[in-house]
Amino acid sequence: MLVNGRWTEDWQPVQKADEDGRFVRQVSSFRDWITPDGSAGPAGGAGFMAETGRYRLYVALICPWASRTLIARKLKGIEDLIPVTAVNPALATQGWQFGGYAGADEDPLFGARHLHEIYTRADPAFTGRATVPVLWDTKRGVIVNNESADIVRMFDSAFEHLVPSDLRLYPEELASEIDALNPRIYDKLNNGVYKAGFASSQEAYEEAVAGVFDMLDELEEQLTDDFLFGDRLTETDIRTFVSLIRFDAAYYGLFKVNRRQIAEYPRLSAYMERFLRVPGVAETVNMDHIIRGYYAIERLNPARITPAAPAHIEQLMAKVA
Ligand SMILES: N[C@@H](CCC(=O)N[C@@H](CS)C(=O)NCC(=O)O)C(=O)O
Repeated sequence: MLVNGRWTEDWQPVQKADEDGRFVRQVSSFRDWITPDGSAGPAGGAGFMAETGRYRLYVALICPWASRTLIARKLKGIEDLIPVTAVNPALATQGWQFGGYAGADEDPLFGARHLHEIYTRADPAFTGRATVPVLWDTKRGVIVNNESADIVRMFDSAFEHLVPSDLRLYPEELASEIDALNPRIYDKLNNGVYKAGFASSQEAYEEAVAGVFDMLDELEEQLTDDFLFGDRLTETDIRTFVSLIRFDAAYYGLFKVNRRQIAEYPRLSAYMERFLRVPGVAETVNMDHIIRGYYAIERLNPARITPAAPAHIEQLMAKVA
């Protein structure tokens, strides 16, 4: 991580743990918002007007949080407005690295070797982890926001006047239901799998695994329509999908969330495939980056052997390609 703008040598790809061995995820630090007219958004300052080509999105294709933003960008049809740069799948000794791997990019803006250089460009004294996603403003030379939940909402609302869309990922009528379900899915599933994988005590692991499967069981029950809230796709579907698509290929083995695979849940499997078939979504999923990236976490996989992809996942990806 960065401490006062300098990379520290004892950096570990695993984040913090509390005193009972529970994994603790860092809170995002850049929280400005792009808005249609540049006025201030729900947090941060003003001055980030929606403009074509002004902003760049840095992502890792392995990362579920970054994938949320990639999917929102596709579904809202704003790819031409916001170019993307993808880092290499594996976290290296200095964190996320650019270039040299199929499906990953060089940094086109500064020729940076590592993502942490982008952070110190924005704030030369930055202290914290250099995480993806990063939404960069080429005009002011700063990071607008590095919190995927905010970026998804911005993509949903800030560019409507430039690229009109019928799709609302966070429609007003469903806002209270979305706001009630999102944090539960985050805690038990999205972050729950990480809590299981990075637990450093048996108790923390068991607590996390129970949460993961409670949530999967609950979602399996709830999924009687095409999407979680009926026939309308929302941001909650994006948040759920990014965890489901990584589950059988990475989380099940590496994070030891191995009571069941998604393939054993009929409705969740059908839902995952349905979502994957929404135009644009399959292009955001790179199974090679997902498997390589997760299994490169040395603390969890010391020999760094990359496992084979589960056959059913390979078949699914081939079907939707
Ligand atoms: N709250 C952030 C979380 C982002 C996050 O934790 N990203 C991970 C990859 S999945 C990361 O970049 N980790 C690098 C590190 O911790 O050094 C979001 O949702 O945008």
